[in-house]
Amino acid sequence: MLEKKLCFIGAGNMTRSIASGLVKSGYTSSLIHATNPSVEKLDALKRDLNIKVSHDNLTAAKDADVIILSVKPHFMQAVCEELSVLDLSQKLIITIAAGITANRYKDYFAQEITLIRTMPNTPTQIGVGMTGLFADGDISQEQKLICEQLMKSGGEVLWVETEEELNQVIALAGSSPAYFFLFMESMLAAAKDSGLDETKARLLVQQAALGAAQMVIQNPELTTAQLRENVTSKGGTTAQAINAFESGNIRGLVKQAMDDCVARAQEMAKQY
Ligand SMILES: NC(=O)C1=CN([C@@H]2O[C@H](COP(=O)(O)OP(=O)(O)OC[C@H]3O[C@@H](n4cnc5c(N)ncnc54)[C@H](OP(=O)(O)O)[C@@H]3O)[C@@H](O)[C@H]2O)C=CC1
Ligand SMILES: O=C(O)[C@@H]1CCC=N1
Repeated sequence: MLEKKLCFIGAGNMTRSIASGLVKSGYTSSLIHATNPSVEKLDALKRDLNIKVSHDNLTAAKDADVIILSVKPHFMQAVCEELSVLDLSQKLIITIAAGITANRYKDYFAQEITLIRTMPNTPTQIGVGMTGLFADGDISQEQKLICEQLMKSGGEVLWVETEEELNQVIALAGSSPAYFFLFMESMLAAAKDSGLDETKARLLVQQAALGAAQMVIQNPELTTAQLRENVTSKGGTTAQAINAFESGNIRGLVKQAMDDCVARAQEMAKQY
């Protein structure tokens, strides 16, 4: 891997996920610097990953080849404006924020920048993440490769051509771990209501979810509908359960949730 000096601005959940993936895949930890206002997350990153940490965005960014903007969208403008006093012409800027468009970053920095928008997800932390990538404007193959390699240390990557497509990535992969967690949460709550031991229920649910995902991955020639049908015996137990989901309009609900997710990203693009 092309090892560059990295600086994460913001040391929350996603920085932890991406930096963990990098360190686990052998990235030199002394080349990674994370900044954050509060001290607890920095202490934890130092202890767990042995990366550099500080409160000083400007010094960390000045020293880095690649700046990864990893704050919540409502802090992004202030962070970019703070960094805009630096000469950023030789730096690659990667943002992981939802919603904020490439053009907004140009406004915030008020100088020419080399920007790649990405949309990772939390499973990046354990190497099974999914990250969408969007290169704004004229970006060299080397810069694309640097970004791709960084994100690949956390799992799969997919380049998209437009920012609208990146909003679809949010609905399908950035936010979707939460949908699956909600589904599992609901199953566990139902099991608890039925009196099943929580540890036993969790083992059953997590292994079934892992198995279902692996079945999809390892059988690319089968549609997800075929995989579902293979579980569903005529007149059997699964058919009863699926019937309950279909009667509750699960497909409409999922479509609504994904449309709302994309709509929120579009709204954020106007808001920030
Ligand atoms: N969570 C997810 O699943 C995903 C999130 N994203 C995107 O990632 C970004 C970060 O999300 P996430 O990691 O969940 O958020 P977190 O709140 O966990 O982390 C953001 C961190 O930024 C810090 N921060 C706030 N202001 C500054 C500043 N001025 N300078 C430096 N650091 C600052 C916060 O500090 P403090 O300790 O004071 O709170 C916090 O630790 C968001 O833009 C989100 O859209 C993208 C994909 C998936
Ligand atoms: O909820 C959010 O806005 C962020 C983006 C994708 C996952 N979490």
